[in-house]
Amino acid sequence: MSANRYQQHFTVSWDQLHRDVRALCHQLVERDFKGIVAITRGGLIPAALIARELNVRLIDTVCIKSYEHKEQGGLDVMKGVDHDGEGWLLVDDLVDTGKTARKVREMLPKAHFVTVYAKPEGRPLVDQCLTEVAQDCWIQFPWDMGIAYVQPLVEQVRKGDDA
Ligand SMILES: O=P(O)(O)OC[C@H]1O[C@H](OP(=O)(O)OP(=O)(O)O)[C@H](O)[C@@H]1O
Ligand code: HPA
Ligand SMILES: [Mg+2]
Repeated sequence: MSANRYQQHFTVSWDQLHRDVRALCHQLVERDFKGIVAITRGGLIPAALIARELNVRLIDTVCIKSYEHKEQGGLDVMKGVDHDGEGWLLVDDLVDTGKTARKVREMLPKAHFVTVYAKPEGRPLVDQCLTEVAQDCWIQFPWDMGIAYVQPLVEQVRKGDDA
C-alpha cells in the first residue's frame, strides 16, 4: 500500500511515549505474565519499558518486517517462538492495517496482545491499546527523528513570498 494514504502526522516524543507506556502498564499491573514477546523492531522499546514496570525478566521476540518507511510490503517473518503464547504478554508499538498483528496472532493465539497506539482497521486484533488514532494518520516515532534547526517563521514566510 502507498504512503499517500497518510494525510496527517502524530509526532510522539520520547517523553510522551514513556508516559503512554506507563499509562498502559497501569492497566496490566494486576496480571501475571510468564514473560514478554516483543514484535521487532518497534515493539522492543515499549517491551523494555513494560518489562521494567512489571518486573518481567524473560523477554523473547517475534522478528517480522512489513514496512519500508511508509511503504507497506509483504510480510517477512524472520523468527518465531516455540509456544502458543499462553500466559505471555505480546507487545508491539502500534497496529495499523492489522496485517502484522493478524500474522502474529496466528503464531501466538493465546497471548495477551497489547500495543501503545492503534488505528481503527487493526484495533479489533489487539486485546488492549492506550491511544487510538485515525487511519490516515502516520505516527512519527522518536527513534525515527532527530533534532534539527528550524528557520524563524518570518524567514520561512518571506521565502514563500519570493517563490
Ligand atoms: O498493522 P500493520 O499495517 O501491519 O503495521 C504495523 C506494523 O508496522 C510497523 O512495523 P514495521 O514492519 O515497519 O517494522 P519495524 O517494527 O521494524 O519498524 C509497526 O512496528 C508494526 O509492527
Ligand atoms: N508509524 C510508524 N510506523 C508504522 C506506522 C505508523 O503510523 N504504520 C505502520 N508502521
Ligand atoms: Mg513493527
